[in-house]
Amino acid sequence: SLKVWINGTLFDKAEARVSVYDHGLLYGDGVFEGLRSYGGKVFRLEDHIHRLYASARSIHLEIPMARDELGEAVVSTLKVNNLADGYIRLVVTRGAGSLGLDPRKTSDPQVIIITDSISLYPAELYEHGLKIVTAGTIRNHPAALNPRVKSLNYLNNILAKIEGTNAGCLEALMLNHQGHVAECTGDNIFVVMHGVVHTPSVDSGILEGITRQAVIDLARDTGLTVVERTMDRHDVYTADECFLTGTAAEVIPVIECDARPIGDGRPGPVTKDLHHRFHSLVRGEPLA
Ligand SMILES: Cc1ncc(COP(=O)(O)O)c(CNc2cccc(C(=O)O)c2)c1O
Repeated sequence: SLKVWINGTLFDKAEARVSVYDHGLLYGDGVFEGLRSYGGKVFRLEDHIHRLYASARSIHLEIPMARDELGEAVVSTLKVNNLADGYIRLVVTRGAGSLGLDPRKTSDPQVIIITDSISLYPAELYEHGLKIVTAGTIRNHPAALNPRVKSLNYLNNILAKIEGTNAGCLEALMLNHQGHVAECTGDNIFVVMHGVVHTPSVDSGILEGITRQAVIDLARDTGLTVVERTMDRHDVYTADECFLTGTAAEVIPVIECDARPIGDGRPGPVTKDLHHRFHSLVRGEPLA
């Protein structure tokens, strides 16, 4: 059965546990990363580890391991589980402590590496596209828990996700505190207008997605102009194409937002091309 790595020890999935006094459970006090491996190679491992340590630093949590040590633990856990194409969840909690909030009363941050498989959206939606709705729940205000911190506090995103599923959609668009477009509950958003690619800038109150950056680089490498800017729903409604990016989602077309068809209501050519290029990139295949 699958083994889970916790603070250097491998546990059977059924025996992998943390204390009920862990502040990760009690308060969502911790950080995490979601990574994928393709053909045994972890995509952008260093970038994910860098973001994990940045998120930890931001919440004043010291990860009791060196970055390269943690990277090696990820790769070895993947190998132990014989997962060539796997999804990796990397979690660091504040650790167990008193029932009060005070992190000074905790000890032993739990460093957890889960490797498994994941499929966020049904395969046919990569062919036919996803419908999304705008959630009333906005993305975290940057002066509160900054949305660039990938923390265990995902209730904000979950509330928006519930609004999406209540509306019959598998994903929901979230605005920021100024009412501009930020991202979806678990992926970044892109639109294509007259052959130009647009995506909310990092200062729009978003998670700085690693897939987002890879797709921006891919698009620019193929000669497309990519603009990172402040965006509104009008830009989504009037776009020729729209797609989402994320480690779990990869690159998935959006064909409708708030019951408005995007373009002709079908995945567009730029979206399909970037999807295929991303597929080749993560598998280390030469780009056409
Ligand atoms: C809010 C948010 N924005 C963008 C992304 C994509 O970032 P990367 O390109 O670096 O992966 C994420 C990460 N996406 C994510 C994380 C955890 C769970 C789920 C889920 O939908 O179940 C999704 C995310 O949670």
